[in-house]
Amino acid sequence: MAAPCYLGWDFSTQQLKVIAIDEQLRVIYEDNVHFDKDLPEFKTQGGVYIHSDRLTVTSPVLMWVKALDMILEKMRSSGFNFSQVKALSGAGQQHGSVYWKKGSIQILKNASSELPLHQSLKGCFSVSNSPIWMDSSTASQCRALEKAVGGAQQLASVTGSRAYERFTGNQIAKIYSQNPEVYKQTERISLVSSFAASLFLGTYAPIDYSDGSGMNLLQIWEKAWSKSCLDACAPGLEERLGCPVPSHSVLGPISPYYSQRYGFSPDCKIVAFTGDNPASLAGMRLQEGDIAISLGTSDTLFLWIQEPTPALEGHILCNPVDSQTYMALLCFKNGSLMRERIRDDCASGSWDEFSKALSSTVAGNNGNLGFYFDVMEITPEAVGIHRFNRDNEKVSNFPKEVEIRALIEGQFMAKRIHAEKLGYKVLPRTRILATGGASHNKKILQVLSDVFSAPVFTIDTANSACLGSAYRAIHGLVDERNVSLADVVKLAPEPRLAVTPAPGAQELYCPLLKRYAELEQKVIYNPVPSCLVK
Ligand SMILES: Nc1ncnc2c1ncn2[C@@H]1O[C@H](COP(=O)(O)OP(=O)(O)O)[C@@H](O)[C@H]1O
Ligand SMILES: O=C(CO)[C@@H](O)[C@H](O)COP(=O)(O)O
Repeated sequence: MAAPCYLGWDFSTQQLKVIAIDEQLRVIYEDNVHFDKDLPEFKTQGGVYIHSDRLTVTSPVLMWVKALDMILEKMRSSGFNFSQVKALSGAGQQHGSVYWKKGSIQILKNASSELPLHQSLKGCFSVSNSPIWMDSSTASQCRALEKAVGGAQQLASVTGSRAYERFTGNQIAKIYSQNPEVYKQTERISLVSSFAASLFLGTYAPIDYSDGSGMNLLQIWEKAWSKSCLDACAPGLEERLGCPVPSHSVLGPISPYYSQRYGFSPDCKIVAFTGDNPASLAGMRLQEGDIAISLGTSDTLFLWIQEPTPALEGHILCNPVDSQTYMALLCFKNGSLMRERIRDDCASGSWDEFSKALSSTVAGNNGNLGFYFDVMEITPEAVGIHRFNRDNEKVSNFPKEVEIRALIEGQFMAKRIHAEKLGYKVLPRTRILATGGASHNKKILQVLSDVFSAPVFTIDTANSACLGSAYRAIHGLVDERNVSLADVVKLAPEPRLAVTPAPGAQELYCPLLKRYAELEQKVIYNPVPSCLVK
């Protein structure tokens, strides 16, 4: 009999990725489908459509299904033995939502194994372009939700976050208010994560507590939907969402579709899918005191936290691997796509040239600082490019190399400042665990290490959400025997030291961080209050 293995999936913004691990937790297979390149018929840019209002951002739901068909075919052609898979789990970009049309559950259950799944499911979605995390078109729904529950802080105290435009409750409220007919035709609303789990399960998969915490709808302490939040967003929402479940739940066996079409064992178990950041927390085996920084399409920073205090900035999510604790998360929208834009403008589109510019400029950039927000930032709420010289004077451009260093230093100073606002302290034992596409770049990691005055570690794969999902698949099978994820991953290789701070970094960045925080106040988005508009 073939040796057992476990699959971890990640339905992220730009790609669908998969990792297989064996019982020794070694990665034995890794693959991906890149939406723009491999599925050009959907005409996405960076996996998304940015609509003409520049606020609405969606992705075609059928693209995600077609990507799954494609990656499974790739695995089959490479000789992957699906019958070895004992369990699988996965992750999805957070907050995005999928709207299943009435009657779709039957189509999902009875999909013919003769056809690729996207052909069977093409009529199943009442909203063909799913709102995703980059969307910021729901400001009015956010204000209405906060008002309905007694204010922003009250909403944060209940759900872990004040109202954020990308959070799913506000997205659902927008769909309901703009198109009540479409909402009426919808029998189920999934997150990207629970949607992906549904594809494997052959029926609607529940939302897990951790990804469910990114909706402004879940009471993070009681781990149940908040009636007042549901009612403020749309009628009949509870039945459309289903009951949330613990993130380690075994949802059932894989749908017969996969056994018949690809040769999966009918006993292969599906463990609840979760958000990509929660899955990364599992993949990076965060310890208390560590800080994780993911440099993917979005940049995120997250911590394992015992006793959270939800505030007006940042998010508290239920912890995906330990039901007693939480994770704190900060999200920065101008991550890799912003870096790519500056790479294209200042380094001829080459990461090598970009890295050389970081090497040829000095830490601290001679006092030049910059804020780079091509799109409205989440942390802090600000937009535009703002450059300041060493005398805090606004300047309209920097030489190319200075621009590159100002971007990277600025991105990491913002992370440190906002993490410290959350109460995080850099201590002598602090480890930064870096992941995501840009964590391949040592020069970028050096700046990260210098700005935080802490060593940066990486794991063998930058796809920590996939790896964490594979670990969670194993954990799901043994959790009822009270085995913790930490026990499950004991054998996995430890994160490896990638870079350490340069001598003097602490002294250099201390005053710069203070200046950056002060200048940030000047660039924060300040809409003119409507009462002052003549
Ligand atoms: N050498 C590199 N230096 C900096 N950034 C890189 C490098 N290689 C890849 N990236 C960035 O990684 C990003 C993709 O990261 P990834 O974590 O896979 O994103 P996601 O999971 O959101 O799809 C790309 O958009 C690219 O900008
Ligand atoms: O909105 C958030 C977190 O709150 C994003 O981090 C999304 O979860 C997208 O993830 P990536 O595709 O960038 O990994």
